[in-house]
Amino acid sequence: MKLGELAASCGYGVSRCGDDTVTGFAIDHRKVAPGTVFGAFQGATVNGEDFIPAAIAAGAIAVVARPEAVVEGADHIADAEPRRAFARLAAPFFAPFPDQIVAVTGTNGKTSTVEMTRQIWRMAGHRSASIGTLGVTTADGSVSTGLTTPDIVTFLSNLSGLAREGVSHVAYEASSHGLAQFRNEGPRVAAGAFTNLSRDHLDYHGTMDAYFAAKMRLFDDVVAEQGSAVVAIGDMSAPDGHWAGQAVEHARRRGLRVLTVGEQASGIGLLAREPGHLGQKLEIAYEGTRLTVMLPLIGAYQAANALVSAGLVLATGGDGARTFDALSRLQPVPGRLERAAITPRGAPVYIDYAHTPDALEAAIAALRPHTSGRLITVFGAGGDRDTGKRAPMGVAAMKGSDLVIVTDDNPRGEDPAVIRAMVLEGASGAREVPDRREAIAIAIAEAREGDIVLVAGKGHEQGQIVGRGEATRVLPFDDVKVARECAGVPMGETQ
Ligand SMILES: CC(=O)N[C@H]1[C@@H](OP(=O)(O)OP(=O)(O)OC[C@H]2O[C@@H](n3ccc(=O)[nH]c3=O)[C@H](O)[C@@H]2O)O[C@H](CO)[C@@H](O)[C@@H]1O[C@H](C)C(=O)N[C@@H](C)C(=O)N[C@H](CCC(=O)O)C(=O)O
Ligand SMILES: Nc1ncnc2c1ncn2[C@@H]1O[C@H](COP(=O)(O)OP(=O)(O)OP(=O)(O)O)[C@@H](O)[C@H]1O
Ligand SMILES: N[C@H](CCC[C@H](N)C(=O)O)C(=O)O
Ligand SMILES: [Mg+2]
Repeated sequence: MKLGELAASCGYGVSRCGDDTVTGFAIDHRKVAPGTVFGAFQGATVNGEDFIPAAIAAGAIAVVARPEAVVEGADHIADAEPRRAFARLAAPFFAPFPDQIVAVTGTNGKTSTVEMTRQIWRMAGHRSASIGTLGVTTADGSVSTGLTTPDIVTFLSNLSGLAREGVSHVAYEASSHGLAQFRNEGPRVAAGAFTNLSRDHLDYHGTMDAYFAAKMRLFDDVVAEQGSAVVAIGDMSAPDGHWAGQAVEHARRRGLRVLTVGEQASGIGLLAREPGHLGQKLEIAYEGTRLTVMLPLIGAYQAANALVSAGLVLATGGDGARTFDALSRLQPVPGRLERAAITPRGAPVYIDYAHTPDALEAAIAALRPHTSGRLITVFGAGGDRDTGKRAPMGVAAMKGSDLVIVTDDNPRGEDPAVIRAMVLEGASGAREVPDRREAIAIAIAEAREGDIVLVAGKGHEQGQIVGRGEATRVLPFDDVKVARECAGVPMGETQ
């Protein structure tokens, strides 16, 4: 593909390297090879424009950057929003993509929803994949990308690779960082979903309104014209309930077909929910019909996510009866209310990825009906992330648990003692056990029959991130494995 033709197809002119063949796209100058189009973006830590000369020296033929950036020796594709321009240019280079692509945003529930969507499609006979926190997941397993929403080059090349492998249906997680940074523009997105909004990432977005606005780029810009929006409508009187209504307004303003889902929804209505031992019975209303689904997953939050997934499948042409039937065969999502072990005294130990106040509340609420004794919660908060969520996480844990142990999550570049102190501000009366393995061991030793242990915050993660920048180390750590070891479950044995 010639640079001139590619640029012209997106409405840009080039004067210097128009006849050169584009060989690739890069946003990191260290990945530039001869024939590359380099995206020079102002970032949170450095200014990518500083690397323009080095990128050109390495063979970049064009640089996508702000009009005021200095580009000498290559074509300057100037745009006030260079990340968006870069995505538009890169998409035709990486095409073709899978036929059906859907995206999920929201503070909590993205990973669960894309994973369940992938499973439902698969049960309908489609070759499907999901992209998100768990990596790129297909029926053959997951490959990690390191971020929830990978960078635009990784994202587009992953989609292109999936299409080459014959994958026709993809559900991806659109994080607020990803949306704000145009990390997932380009391919046609047939439907988008909004799960919920509650406190997180205010270190990056500043205010809840700005955080919500970043998420709403999904409905405002990313979902294709004539596309669909699936919106989870939970308890509208809850403190965060009004965001769902606003999400519906965004979708309607854009002319998207709106499907609301949940207790107060008219699209897929959740009429009743009855927790059972290892799952729950859902009474659902859809297109005038009442159906019963036996969902093999516990917790109101998993029911909410399952219905959003069903909504996305229906919005992209899925058959109603088949889609709802598939819900009864969903496999658990790794690290989301995953039962890792049963202690020698008979108390189950659950691992969950709750790392926000709202998620902790949801995970605790999910386990409550299954506890005849005490709920023992072990958790911490991540470093170099929104500090304002730490005390509210402490409050949420204390409100719903009988015993709380505050420990370390991923300290990253921060002093873990300072992080724990901030959590403990909202959790007076909690025990403090810095070492995560020791904290899990203490909780498990403490648990009696009828109790439940919840280990929250790291879910599926396989390591503990310590340090920042060049000094970053990832120490092997898996909550599921540690819980099993502490509970004395022999390796390889299931409980
Ligand atoms: C704050 C944030 O979102 N940072 C991400 C972002 O960085 P940035 O654009 O600000 O980049 P920067 O490091 O300042 O560099 C600016 C530009 O210079 C380029 N550069 C930089 C150095 C160099 O030597 N040469 C070079 O060309 C960079 O490639 C970049 O284009 O883009 C980078 C490339 O894609 C990401 O690696 C980086 O993720 C950092 C590591 C991170 O921790 N991100 C987290 C907060 C994140 O994105 N989380 C979300 C949300 C999770 C959730 O769901 O809750 C996620 O989607 O994972
Ligand atoms: N619909 C929901 N409502 C409230 N809490 C939820 C919901 N779905 C998930 N959670 C909580 O959030 C945790 C993370 O879930 P999940 O990984 O699906 O979310 P995510 O949006 O992908 O998170 P991340 O932002 O880290 O990618 C779960 O372990 C659970 O505690
Ligand atoms: N996607 C989330 C994951 C948080 C997981 C938690 N274990 C932590 O490290 O804070 C983030 O990057 O904020
Ligand atoms: Mg996720």
